[in-house]
Amino acid sequence: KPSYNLCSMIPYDTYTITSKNIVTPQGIISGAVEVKGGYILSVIKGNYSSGKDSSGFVIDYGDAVVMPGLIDVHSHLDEPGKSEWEGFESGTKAAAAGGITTLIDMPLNSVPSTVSVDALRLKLDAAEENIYVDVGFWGGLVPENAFDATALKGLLDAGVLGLKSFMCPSGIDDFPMTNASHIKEGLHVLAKYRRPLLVHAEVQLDSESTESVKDGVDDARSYSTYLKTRPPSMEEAAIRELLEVTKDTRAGGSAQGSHLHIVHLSDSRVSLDLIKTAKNRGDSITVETCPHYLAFSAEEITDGDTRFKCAPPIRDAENKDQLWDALRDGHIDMLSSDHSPTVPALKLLDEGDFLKAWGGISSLQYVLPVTWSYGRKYGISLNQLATWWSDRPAKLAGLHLKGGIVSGNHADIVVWDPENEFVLDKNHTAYHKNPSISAYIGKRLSGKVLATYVRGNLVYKDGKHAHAACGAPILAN
Ligand SMILES: NC(=O)NC(NC(N)=O)C(=O)[O-]
Ligand SMILES: [Zn+2]
Ligand SMILES: [Zn+2]
Repeated sequence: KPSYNLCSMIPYDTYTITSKNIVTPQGIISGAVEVKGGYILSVIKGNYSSGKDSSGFVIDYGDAVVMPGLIDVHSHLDEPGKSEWEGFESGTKAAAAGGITTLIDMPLNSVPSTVSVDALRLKLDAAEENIYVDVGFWGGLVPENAFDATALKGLLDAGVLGLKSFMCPSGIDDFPMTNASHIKEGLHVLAKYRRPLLVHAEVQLDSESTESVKDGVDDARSYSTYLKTRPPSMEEAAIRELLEVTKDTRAGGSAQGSHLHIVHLSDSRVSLDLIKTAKNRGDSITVETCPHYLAFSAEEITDGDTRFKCAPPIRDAENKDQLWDALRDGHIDMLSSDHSPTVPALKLLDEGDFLKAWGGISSLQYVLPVTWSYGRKYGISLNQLATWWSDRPAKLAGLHLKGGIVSGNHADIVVWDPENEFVLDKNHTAYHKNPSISAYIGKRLSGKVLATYVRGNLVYKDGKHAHAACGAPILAN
């Protein structure tokens, strides 16, 4: 029974998707996914014969890949307050066009930062009727609330999916950095909620131990100058400090039930070894890396091209290869975009000053084709993509009904063609704001998103979005 629905580009509530390449936790199958009322009713292997189903509406995608929608646990949507940088509408349109069906918004770069219940309410107001995919929120752990269990509980009771903190200056005034004792306090509160703490793990070291960059001596337009300011030892030292605290997350530990997640790991050497050690001894710890660390290497970043500035920095080509190895071997658990845009003026593209430019890579719409295009030469599989981009992120964020094409789950699905190639040029429509600052502009990618379903609604198809933004805010309870 067709019904007109502004939320979806198909007028059906009950329908069936068929494909020869459906990515399920049991492997890739040829078959069908039956959808009803926003949920996956069943996943059927083999030839699908319609008729037994009352709607009879079948969408056959042929050889195209049908995969769980991506869950991006790390993006900065910057609203309210910085809507010229990004926003809920533009960001979630980009997400839908890129096959991302759930985003978790970072607590900083919007004004105010999401460090209080009032600030979360402002986020929810800004998101209302403006989101094309589902959006959850991380709250901020900052010195002001870290020792105030009542404040933290308020934020967690209001529904943030977990907390996020920085161990170095974040560049945002109302988001100061935390030290290990703040983090320890945070974990103890989070334990009762069984929600994670996400940490930007870099610490500033005294100039003795880092190669100092002297004003005027080093060329600020050279990427190698920027690299010297954020050596791997900054990640290493932060992770060493964190491992003193993650002891408490072990079974029987005083913060059992809490979990620590290291965001955007760049150093694939000692930092990664430390994380492996912590995992082996039973700490509750996971780590993500981002497509830009897997796609690019420091050697190829040209002078003045500040589109590539991010923290921690993109390191050498060998480091990149080792990140891929770690990902494939399961030592890196998942991927996230760390979409952290700004306005072109703050990227200082004319001056090309790596020391003064805003740090952050703009990438949201491209992460699926980027991971696939750059990962192919490392032999990655569709099932690995689904693990890194859907299954593990869902578990981190506590999204029990998301992350896999499994009956009973939300019908969050991306349909894409891995062989379809395109160039990110002027003819390619980007939906996020300020696409000119993206490090991926000009790149040739393969893997075109054909259709995106969020809780059964077809929200994106062939370059068009549904009329209404019917994504849901996700609040923990
Ligand atoms: N204020 C930021 O958004 N910072 C971000 N910037 C990066 N990654 O360069 C981040 O996630 O650390
Ligand atoms: Zn960060
Ligand atoms: Zn970030």
